[in-house]
Amino acid sequence: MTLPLRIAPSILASDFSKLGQEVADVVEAGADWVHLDVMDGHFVPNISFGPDVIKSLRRYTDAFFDCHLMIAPVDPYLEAFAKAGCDGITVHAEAGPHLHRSLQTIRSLGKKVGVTLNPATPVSVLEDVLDDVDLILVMSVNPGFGGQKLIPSALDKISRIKSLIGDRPIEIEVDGGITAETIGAARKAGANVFVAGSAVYKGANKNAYRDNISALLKAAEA
Ligand SMILES: O=C(CO)[C@@H](O)[C@H](O)COP(=O)(O)O
Ligand SMILES: [Fe+2]
Repeated sequence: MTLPLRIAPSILASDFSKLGQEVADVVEAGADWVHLDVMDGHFVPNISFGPDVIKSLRRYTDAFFDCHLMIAPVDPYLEAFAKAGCDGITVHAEAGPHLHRSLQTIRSLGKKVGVTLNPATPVSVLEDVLDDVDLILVMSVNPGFGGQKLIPSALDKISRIKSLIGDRPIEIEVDGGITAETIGAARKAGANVFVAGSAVYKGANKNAYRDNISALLKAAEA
């Protein structure tokens, strides 16, 4: 099944001193989704922001909030992120601690359900949860930081996931090192949602963001 191509800028690369404006600007510049990287300093070696910040960002846009939770254990916090205004909630396969329970909880909260695979997480973890997810997030870098280089083995992993899901309407999202140079290969492999932090937020103003998103779209469609 062919799902729409979506650009999901990660606000991790934005200017945190004016986060609300940065979210509004990137949506005005053509972002389809807003990617929110939540880090706990435990599951990943960095700390970003939590549900209160997401709640305050909700005032700046109605765009889809794609919440990538890099926290463990994640289950105790799912409801807080749902209430904060996340539209999609994505948990790492290892973070639950029980993946199936986490996915069922997100479903029961009425949100789009996502599972994330780290570079070393095998595709086989998806086999028994395929009918419980709306989105599979493939990390193409080790999670924790923006501005890293895409790990090439992620492309083959995306192709294998694409075959595995068959005609299920599951979004395949790729996250890490997506630039105008790498987006085409990720699209060919089968991804339809592209997270891009540093490639979108370079230039630090709305016009630059618009140009950066256009360049990504052009490269993805080439
Ligand atoms: O989840 C993560 C990092 O853990 C990402 O969403 C990055 O923030 C993407 O940043 P770039 O690689 O596009 O700069
Ligand atoms: Fe992310």
